[in-house]
Amino acid sequence: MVIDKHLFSRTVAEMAVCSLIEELELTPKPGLVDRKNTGAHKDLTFQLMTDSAQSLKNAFENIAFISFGRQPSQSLREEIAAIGRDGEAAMFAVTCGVNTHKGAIWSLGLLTSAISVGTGNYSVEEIVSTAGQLARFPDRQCPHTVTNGSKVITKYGVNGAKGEAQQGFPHIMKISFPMLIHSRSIGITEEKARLNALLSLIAHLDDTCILHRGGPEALLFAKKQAAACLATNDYCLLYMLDSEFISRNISPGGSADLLAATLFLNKIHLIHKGEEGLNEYQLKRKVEASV
Ligand SMILES: CC(C)(COP(=O)(O)OP(=O)(O)OC[C@H]1O[C@@H](n2cnc3c(N)ncnc32)[C@H](O[C@H]2O[C@H](COP(=O)(O)OP(=O)(O)OP(=O)(O)O)[C@@H](O)[C@H]2O)[C@@H]1O)[C@@H](O)C(=O)NCCC(=O)NCCS
Ligand SMILES: Nc1ncnc2[nH]cnc12
Repeated sequence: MVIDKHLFSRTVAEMAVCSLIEELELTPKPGLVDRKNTGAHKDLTFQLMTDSAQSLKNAFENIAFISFGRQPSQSLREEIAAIGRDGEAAMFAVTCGVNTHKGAIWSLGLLTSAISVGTGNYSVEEIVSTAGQLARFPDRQCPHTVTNGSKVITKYGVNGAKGEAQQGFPHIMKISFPMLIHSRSIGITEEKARLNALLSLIAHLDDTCILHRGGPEALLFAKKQAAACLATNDYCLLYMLDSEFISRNISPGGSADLLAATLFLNKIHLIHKGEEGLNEYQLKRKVEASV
């Protein structure tokens, strides 16, 4: 089977951007930008987040292209890191310096690379395992800047975005992805299934975005409230949770990124389930059908 490298890379990048837009459009999300409000963010809007997501298509396409048919290696890790940093620059240019999708570039960038390496295996387990392998190679060109994440990782000993990827995205594989599949199986709407997946992430993730804004108290509050909301199946509670998060300045940005990554992997999962030997036209058609 011959797969056109350009078409493949463009298709995978479109799926990544589409997943970011799906995360953004999901409403109501506690503390996050959605169709209804800008959550606990004074410097973000729905339009800005949309523009930010669109600005990342080139980075994802370049990552897929450069990874195509290769094996995970130190040099590939550093090549995709450089593209990831270009993606961050493109994002900051569009948002005038506001961090909208840095965590998403990291997670979706690694997953995009993992999908593209080797001969194109679309099993979700294999993809997260390869992404973890890539993330564990050192990035020797990484500038030693102090970030919100690095500060709280040092202070509270949590994993952060880097650890999550290096461990093969356990919060996706053990929490949000099974929750998405289970929620669909009980016949609730797709929107509610996605809200369940988001709540399950907020209930379990040590989100450095929450930690740096409000410390361990805010993180514990967010986890407990999300778990309680999930247990009731009362989606009206999400509006109250949104108000609570906004008044406490809580933004589960890391969970939002991992939800986008979950939706991205789900698209790959649907393709994988449907057909083992895809050619590029089948892949393209299936991607179009799944977005
Ligand atoms: C390894 C990097 C991810 C850098 O990580 P680090 O932790 O040092 O950096 P941060 O700048 O804090 O960014 C990490 C972002 O990851 C998201 N996140 C948080 N917790 C988790 C988690 N447990 N698992 C997964 N992901 C997580 C989160 O992103 C979202 O929040 C962002 C807003 O955050 P922040 O800037 O703190 O925003 P505000 O609170 O509004 O800030 P103030 O203005 O008020 O101060 C938002 O963007 C969401 O995306 C974290 O922010 C990685 O960046 C790196 O090394 N990149 C180099 C390139 C590379 O190697 N790429 C690989 C291939 S693409
Ligand atoms: N919807 C959203 N709102 C705020 N921060 C985010 N980071 C990623 N998605 C986000």
